[in-house]
Amino acid sequence: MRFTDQLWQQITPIYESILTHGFVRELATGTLPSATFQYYIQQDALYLIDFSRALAQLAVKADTPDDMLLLTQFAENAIRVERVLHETYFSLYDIQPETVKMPACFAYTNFMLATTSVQSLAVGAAAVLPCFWIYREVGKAIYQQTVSQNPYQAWIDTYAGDAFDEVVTQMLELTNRLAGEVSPKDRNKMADAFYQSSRLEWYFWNDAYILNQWSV
Ligand SMILES: Cc1ncc(CO)c(N)n1
Ligand SMILES: Cc1ncsc1CCO
Repeated sequence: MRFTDQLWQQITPIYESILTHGFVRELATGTLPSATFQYYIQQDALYLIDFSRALAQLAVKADTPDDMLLLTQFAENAIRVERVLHETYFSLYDIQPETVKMPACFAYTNFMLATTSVQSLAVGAAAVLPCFWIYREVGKAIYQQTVSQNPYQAWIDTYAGDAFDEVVTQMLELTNRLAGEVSPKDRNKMADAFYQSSRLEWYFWNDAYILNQWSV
C-alpha cells in the first residue's frame, strides 16, 4: 500500500463528513444559497494567496530542479486560479472582495504557512496535499450527482477535470517519494499534518455554510 493510501484511510471519516455536508450536497444540486457561495468565494480568494505562499516555501526547500519547478508551477497556478475567481464569480455574482479571514480560513492558512516554513519539505507537502486531493475527490463525486443548469457548474468542472486530476497525481507522487526518504518519526508527522489539514477542509466549508463570523 502506498503511503498516501494510508493517509487517506486515516481521513475516511472526515471525507465522509465532507461529502455529506450541507454545503457540498447543495453545491451538487445547485441549491446552495448565493450568499453562502459568496462567503465561500471571498474566503477562498484569500485562501489561495496563502496557499500559493505555502507552495512557494516548499519550492525553496526542494532538493532538485524538477521538484522546484513542480512546486513553483503549483504556486503560480494557485494565483491564476485566484484571478479566475475574480474574473468569473466576483463579476458574475457581483461579489465584493473581502479582506478579513474568517476563523476557518484563518486557522487553515496559518497552519499551512507555519508547517511549510518550520517543518521539513516532506511534512509541509503532507500539509498541503489535502487541498489538492480532497478537492479532486469532492469534484469528481459532485460531478456524478450534478443537475443540469447548476449555477456552480464551472466550479465543479474545474475540480472534476483532467487538468486538475493530473496536478493531483503529480502531488501524490511527490508526497510518496518524500515519504520514502524520511524516518518513521517524520512519516508520523506527515500523517498528523495531513490529518489536520483535512479537518480544516471540513471547517472551511462549514464556516461558509453557517456564514461564520468572529464573535468578538
Ligand atoms: C479551502 C480550499 N482547499 C482546497 C482548494 C483547492 O486547491 C481550494 N481552492 N480551497
Ligand atoms: C491545488 C490547487 N488548487 C487550485 S490551484 C492548485 C495548485 C495546483 O495547480
